[in-house]
Amino acid sequence: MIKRQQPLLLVENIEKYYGTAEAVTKALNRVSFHVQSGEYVSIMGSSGSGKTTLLNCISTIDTVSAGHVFLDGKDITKISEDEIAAFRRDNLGFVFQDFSLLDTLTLEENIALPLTIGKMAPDQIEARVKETAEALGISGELQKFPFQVSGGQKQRCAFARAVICGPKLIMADEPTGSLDSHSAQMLLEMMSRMNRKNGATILMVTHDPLCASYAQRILFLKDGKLFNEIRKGEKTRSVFYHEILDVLSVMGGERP
Ligand SMILES: Nc1ncnc2c1ncn2[C@@H]1O[C@H](COP(=O)(O)OP(=O)(O)OP(=O)(O)O)[C@@H](O)[C@H]1O
Repeated sequence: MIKRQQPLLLVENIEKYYGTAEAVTKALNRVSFHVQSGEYVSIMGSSGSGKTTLLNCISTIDTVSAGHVFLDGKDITKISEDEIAAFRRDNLGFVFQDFSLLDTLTLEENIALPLTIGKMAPDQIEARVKETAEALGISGELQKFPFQVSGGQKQRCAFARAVICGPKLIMADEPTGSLDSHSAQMLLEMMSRMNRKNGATILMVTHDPLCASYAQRILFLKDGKLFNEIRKGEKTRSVFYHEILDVLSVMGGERP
């Protein structure tokens, strides 16, 4: 008998309501899907469709109104307040549109932060930061502060910090939203490489079809519900990109 691999992430019928009984917003309405270890999945949908709410519920930043989210078999909707910080640190890597770097630390110190907090030995930290920075093409910028580097370099630094502990799941919310097209492309290529070569599992929210075309699978949200799902398979990125545009036009969503 073939043993099925347990998904790394299992989202089961989650619901999220905001507001009161008189004026309730159903931000997520019975959303279910799973992500296998090593997958690169993008979540798309128009503004207000529930993308960020979904990411926040999976990352324990927000709580669900109903349903369950399992990461590596652990029901994270049941994690106590006391455990949440350690859970996030040990399992998740975050990349946000606004980079979220600490301005008073150099890029090297920003990248090293999760390891410093985890009390790794300084020589090991140095070696790990060097290796990660090299993979992301920012070795030459390590002694600079965030205000001294470009937006693309800041975001690659943020990505380096997100992956340095080898998290089970990397969550990116509009990671290219503040970048010019060249910097966006560089970041996306590096994320793809991390996925292919290092087996990083990535869940990326975006409303940009070009950005989404780098993923292997796309989940489309509409009005808080899963509307459709497409896979890249053996298609070229260009063919996949046009397929994404077709789904968006059927959904009546945003066009680039
Ligand atoms: N804290 C909140 N209180 C009340 N309603 C909220 C809150 N956060 C989100 N919502 C509502 O939930 C719905 C989903 O919002 P969400 O931010 O998840 O959408 P999104 O797809 O990420 O949108 P965008 O692309 O514009 O960021 C929207 O109708 C939004 O107005």
